[in-house]
Amino acid sequence: MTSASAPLLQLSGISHTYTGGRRRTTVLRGIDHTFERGTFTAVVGPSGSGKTTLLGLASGLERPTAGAVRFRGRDIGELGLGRYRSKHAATIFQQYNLLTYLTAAQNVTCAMEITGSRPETGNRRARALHLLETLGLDRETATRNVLQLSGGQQQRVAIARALACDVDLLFADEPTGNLDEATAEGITEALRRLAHDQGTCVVAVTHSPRLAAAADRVLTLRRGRLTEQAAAR
Ligand SMILES: Nc1ncnc2c1ncn2[C@@H]1O[C@H](COP(=O)(O)OP(=O)(O)OP(=O)(O)O)[C@@H](O)[C@H]1O
Repeated sequence: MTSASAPLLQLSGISHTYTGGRRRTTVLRGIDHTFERGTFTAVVGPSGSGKTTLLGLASGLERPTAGAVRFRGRDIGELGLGRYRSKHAATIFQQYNLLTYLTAAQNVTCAMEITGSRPETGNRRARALHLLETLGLDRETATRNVLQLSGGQQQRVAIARALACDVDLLFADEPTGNLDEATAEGITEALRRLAHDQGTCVVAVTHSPRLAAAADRVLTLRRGRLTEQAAAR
């Protein structure tokens, strides 16, 4: 059973080591952190410091070598990583991970079906088209196969897909990395609103100082340790 009074997401003593042949790379060392609903957190740090690894563990893609990831007090391994990912946590990957045989709008509605998300008004397709439009993709673009879209457009489809799912946690890996400045601003604002207006816990890994400046909390990952710095605002 999960508990409503427990923190939404808790990382307890997380360490992670990659093993390949004789090589062992310890990336994370004893990380403790609590993420609450309605907060927008940026995770920054040098390239190779383990930000994507941390996101992968928190989003249930992988299990940590040591420690536990708890969702509302319950170890996500116990809850079931598949169930956690499909019901509670959406992820925007660096590689987008779109379904390449579907259109942009179908990618969004398909994710809504999987998570059981229902729009307050209208149907799923209308909601998908609206979301894509707010991210700058018109109807013609939204009804094209995703392979016929640019990298930046595919990224926005991945973001719309995550925004459409009514989940507690949204993890994003470099959500503004491949976008022009104006679009990046729009995405940052959409993530901020998702946290503040809808109560979603948003965690974004980024190299962008602008995205970090918009976050409520900024965590720095360096040499396997996580530290919190005062938010820019
Ligand atoms: N599957 C893997 N097997 C072995 N080593 C890995 C694996 N994935 C990542 N690493 C190593 O773990 C370290 C952390 O990688 P990670 O991708 O988490 O860093 P990052 O901070 O997200 O980097 P960037 O900012 O460049 O995206 C790196 O040294 C990387 O080479």
